[in-house]
Amino acid sequence: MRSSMSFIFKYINKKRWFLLGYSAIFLESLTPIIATLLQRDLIDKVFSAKQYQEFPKILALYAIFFFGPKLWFTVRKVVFFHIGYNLQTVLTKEFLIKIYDMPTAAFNKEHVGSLLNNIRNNIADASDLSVNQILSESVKNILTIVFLVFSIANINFMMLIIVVTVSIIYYALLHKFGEKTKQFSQQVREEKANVAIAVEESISSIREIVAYNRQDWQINNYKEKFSQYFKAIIKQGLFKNKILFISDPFLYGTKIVAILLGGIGVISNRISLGEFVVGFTFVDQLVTELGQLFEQALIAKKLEASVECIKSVIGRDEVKFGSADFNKHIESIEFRDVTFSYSPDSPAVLNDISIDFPIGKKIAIVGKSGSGKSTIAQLLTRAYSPDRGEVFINDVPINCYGKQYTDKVSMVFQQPYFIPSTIKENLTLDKSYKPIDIENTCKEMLCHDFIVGFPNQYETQVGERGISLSGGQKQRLALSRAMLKNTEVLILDEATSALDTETEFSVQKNIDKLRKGKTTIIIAHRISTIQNADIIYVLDKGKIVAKGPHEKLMSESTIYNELYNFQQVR
Ligand SMILES: Nc1ncnc2c1ncn2[C@@H]1O[C@H](COP(=O)(O)OP(=O)(O)OP(=O)(O)O)[C@@H](O)[C@H]1O
Repeated sequence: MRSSMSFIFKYINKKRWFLLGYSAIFLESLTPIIATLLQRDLIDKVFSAKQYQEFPKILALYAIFFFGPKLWFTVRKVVFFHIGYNLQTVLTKEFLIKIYDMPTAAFNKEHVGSLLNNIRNNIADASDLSVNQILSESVKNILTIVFLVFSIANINFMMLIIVVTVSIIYYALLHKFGEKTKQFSQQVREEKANVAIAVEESISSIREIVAYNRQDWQINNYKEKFSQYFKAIIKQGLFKNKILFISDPFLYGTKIVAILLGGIGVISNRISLGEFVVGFTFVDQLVTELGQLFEQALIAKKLEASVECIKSVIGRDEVKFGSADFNKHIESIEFRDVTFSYSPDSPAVLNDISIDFPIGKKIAIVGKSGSGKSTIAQLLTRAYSPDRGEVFINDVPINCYGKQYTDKVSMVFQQPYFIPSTIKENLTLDKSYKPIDIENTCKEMLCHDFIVGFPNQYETQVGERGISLSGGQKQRLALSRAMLKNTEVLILDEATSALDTETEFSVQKNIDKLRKGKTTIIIAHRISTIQNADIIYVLDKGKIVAKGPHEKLMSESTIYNELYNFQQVR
């Protein structure tokens, strides 16, 4: 628990507010005790000793101390709500930064549903544990218990002994059940994440599911996950009932013993009637506070499981890249003896390959499907790192560079993603460009005409709540985005595959014009797209089997000839 708390406390940046919150808790715990002590004076002084002149004063003080806790309670809630809200914002930001920085291999192992569940539920739980709920309530319980113990000791020593005994029993129960509560809670959390993953997957695959009429299969899959979740909740509930079944008798037993001892004290004239009433009220309050503290401790064990989930993402210390400055231009890009597989137990996708990408040229990579073309692009954008060998940029291993490297290289994917925003924002991604430059680039990439055909033109919303774009329109927009960024190196991975041959030819011609003198790496199936490249690498089963310009490959490479001739036939 201590490690979870210290982990979360690193992210609380409103520590001064805590002083205010805990001062409110101190007063909230103390004032009801004083109010109860006033009852003793009311009984012993006013009613038993008949000092009626004291009555208005005691009544007025009672009213003040009775309503005091409500005020301090409100102050505490407001203060901790602010700290908790701030903590959730900070944790969410840290979480997103960590996801962005997570090596792609690690990210691929996480389900989007599970990450969303982490953001939605676990961060709120962490805030409840450390700020809003558990910690502040527990501190209030503990302070009240301390005040009550002193007050009871002042009235009747025997009552104090019962109270201490009950506290020890509670502590032993907590020790016995705490770890198990955490385990049940972890199980519930895992099953809940599985339900979230099932929902996320069934929504993501909706097109295929409907097309193949497999709705029942998906619904049954969801039902199965939900039933596991439900079973875990029932198990957790039964365990909680078992704890209550054991702990409740202590509550009531203690009160009865307090009445017995107090009653004997009054009958034998060792304590006054007022002390008996107040002493019993204190024991009653104390047992309630102990019960609440016990409850908080069990909930804390549950929430600790959430903090561990967050920690498993935010607490990762995998560092993706180095921090070397990159102020120069890219002068060389080279794969030296690179071998790579996507996981330790799968075969190598790239097999001891060495490639030189001449700067300022158009370089193409061709090969059959699955030969490893996109994987080369993934290594160039640092999504993955080689198992053996190295990718060198200016003779320095690529991962040594900080994020400046990313500003020098951009990539267009076959299926680009657009944020739910306007076309303009998707093109600029919050960078500022002159409207005329945006328009000219879109004209070159042959998308200006269809953009101005929309009623809101460049302000048209795309993405989830906007218009749907065709595959070819999306690719042209993505190309415009990359052309606007105009990086030193541009990688196009099947970036024009959805365009018809005529449009693809025109777009490609304009790309060549705009990228003249700049390094452009093109991965393509259609040879016609890259026929004019300065150098073409032919990849087969993860190996470079030929390289050179089109004419040379036509006369020397059988695989290249096969690829070319097959496309001519089609
Ligand atoms: N993220 C991944 N995890 C595991 N294996 C992968 C991953 N991406 C690709 N592969 C595997 O690596 C091999 C090469 O894939 P890659 O995408 O590099 O080939 P490609 O030549 O670009 O194919 P295509 O022309 O069909 O796009 C394939 O066998 C593929 O199954």
